[in-house]
Amino acid sequence: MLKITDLVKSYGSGAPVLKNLDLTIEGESVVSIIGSSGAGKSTLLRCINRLVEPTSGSIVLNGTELTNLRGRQLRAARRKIGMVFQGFNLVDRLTVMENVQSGRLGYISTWAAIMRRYPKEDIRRAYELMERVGIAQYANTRADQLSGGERQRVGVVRALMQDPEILLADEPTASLDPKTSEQIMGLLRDLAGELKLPVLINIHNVTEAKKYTDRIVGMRFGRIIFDDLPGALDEEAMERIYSGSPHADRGGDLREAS
Ligand SMILES: Nc1ncnc2c1ncn2[C@@H]1O[C@H](COP(=O)(O)OP(=O)(O)OP(=O)(O)O)[C@@H](O)[C@H]1O
Repeated sequence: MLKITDLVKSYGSGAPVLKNLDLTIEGESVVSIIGSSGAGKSTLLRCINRLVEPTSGSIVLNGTELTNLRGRQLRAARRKIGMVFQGFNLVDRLTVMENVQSGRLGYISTWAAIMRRYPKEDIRRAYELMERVGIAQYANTRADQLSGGERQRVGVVRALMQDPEILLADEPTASLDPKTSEQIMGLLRDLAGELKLPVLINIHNVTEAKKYTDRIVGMRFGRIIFDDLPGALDEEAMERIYSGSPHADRGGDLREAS
């Protein structure tokens, strides 16, 4: 379970961009975070894995308070938080297998990693996951030779190789064409169920959020102003979340999303 309580984040001496935020995610649910540009979606995700330092408040993942961890304990906690990125964040000149195994860094010795001496069990697990997402045939192909959708599948497998307790996805489909984007969202939803993993997705595309996630959290100006089932996201709720922002920001036509 992820339990965020009274979370505040200010960058430098600026006004808070997250304002006393509370959010609890239980079980294997797939939760999307929507909201206009600048609402604080990425900041929230980054506070959870401490890429951004929270100013105050509490973030507890399965009993571990994350906000005050340092050094080795922080690295250990980060291993339990899988991250999927908009730009995939792969190492282009490395093979798919090498990229995927980088999810095990921190579990194996640096020497083994440098020598690419991956434990047998890690190789077996990598193939199992790569088969599951349809990229096993590319195990020895350089990452830069893959399509966007295939690259994101590598990103997903790398995150899963960490044996995470939660998966965070920061606009995972924003660089993909619409069809591939739907495939990746479907994959994240299915994997959440199969692996009993909670998934938190920062996403601009409201249509996809409604179609592929169990719960939608709407942010505005650093606050959560909507938190409900996708079916409850009606025109009025959309207006509250997005009023005053450019139409393009809603990631799709309002009629499509309703
Ligand atoms: N490193 C930073 N330093 C200072 N201000 C920042 C930094 N990162 C984000 N901000 C500010 O924090 C606010 C929230 O940004 P954030 O990126 O979390 O929003 P977002 O909802 O993810 O937006 P988008 O959908 O455009 O990615 C914005 O006003 C942004 O300018």
